[in-house]
Amino acid sequence: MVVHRDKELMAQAAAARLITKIVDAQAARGSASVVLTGGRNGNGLLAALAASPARDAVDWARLDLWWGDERFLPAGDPDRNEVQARAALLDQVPVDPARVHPMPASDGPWGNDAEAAAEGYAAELATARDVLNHDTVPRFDVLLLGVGPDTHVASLFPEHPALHERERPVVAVHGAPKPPPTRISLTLPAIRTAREVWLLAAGEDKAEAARIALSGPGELQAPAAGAYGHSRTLWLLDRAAASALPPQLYPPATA
Ligand SMILES: O=C(O)[C@H](O)[C@@H](O)[C@H](O)[C@H](O)COP(=O)(O)O
Repeated sequence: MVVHRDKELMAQAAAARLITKIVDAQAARGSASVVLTGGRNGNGLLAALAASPARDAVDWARLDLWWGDERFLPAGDPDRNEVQARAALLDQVPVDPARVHPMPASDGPWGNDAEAAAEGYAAELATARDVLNHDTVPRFDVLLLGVGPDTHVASLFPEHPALHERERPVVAVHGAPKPPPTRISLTLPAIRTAREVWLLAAGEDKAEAARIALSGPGELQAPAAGAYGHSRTLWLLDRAAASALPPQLYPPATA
């Protein structure tokens, strides 16, 4: 867990951290893969990355970009996470379009069939997976997740059926409490394939969610508690979001 002074600094520090992670992955393996998230914190990180002086240390042409979830809306709809990510960052850097993998739109190849669109994205992920590891999705270097005030991550909401999915990496979500109601989301097993999962929570409105998720609840009640990487899980907060954490978690004990 790392707690920053405020929302703006958290976004800037997380952007610097992500640049370093991508640069290291590209130096080690020739490419990197990152899963983007929607929402204010997720897009705030992307905007801070676009503004970073170190931005072009990233080899943008050797970066694979995926999404953790998407609002199932027509292509170009301003509420789509993809549209917001392109405005915040992707339209300003020379990514390889073939390596940017938005989740399907509701007027895309599968029309408004969210289940078929979810299967289509799962098939796209499968083409990039590491077959030697018997995974269903690539071993993402970093999977970003904004945390909702109810502790949801991606489009996995508390007590929602999608949380029980243990096989499929991508599912359609109906009746989401956060509009729009129909979404597409990675499932917890897919999220856990990532090397690192970074959870972003800034603002007073996330203090209760952070307290609940970090106090050892079940993942059905608090999906953020079920979002962990197989090498590292990092909570990135600001002081406002950390303000309700139990003393044994924050502030750090002075040495
Ligand atoms: O499609 C979405 O809405 C997001 O993917 C969602 O999971 C978001 O990350 C959280 O709701 C936090 O959003 P805020 O950062 O705006 O609070």
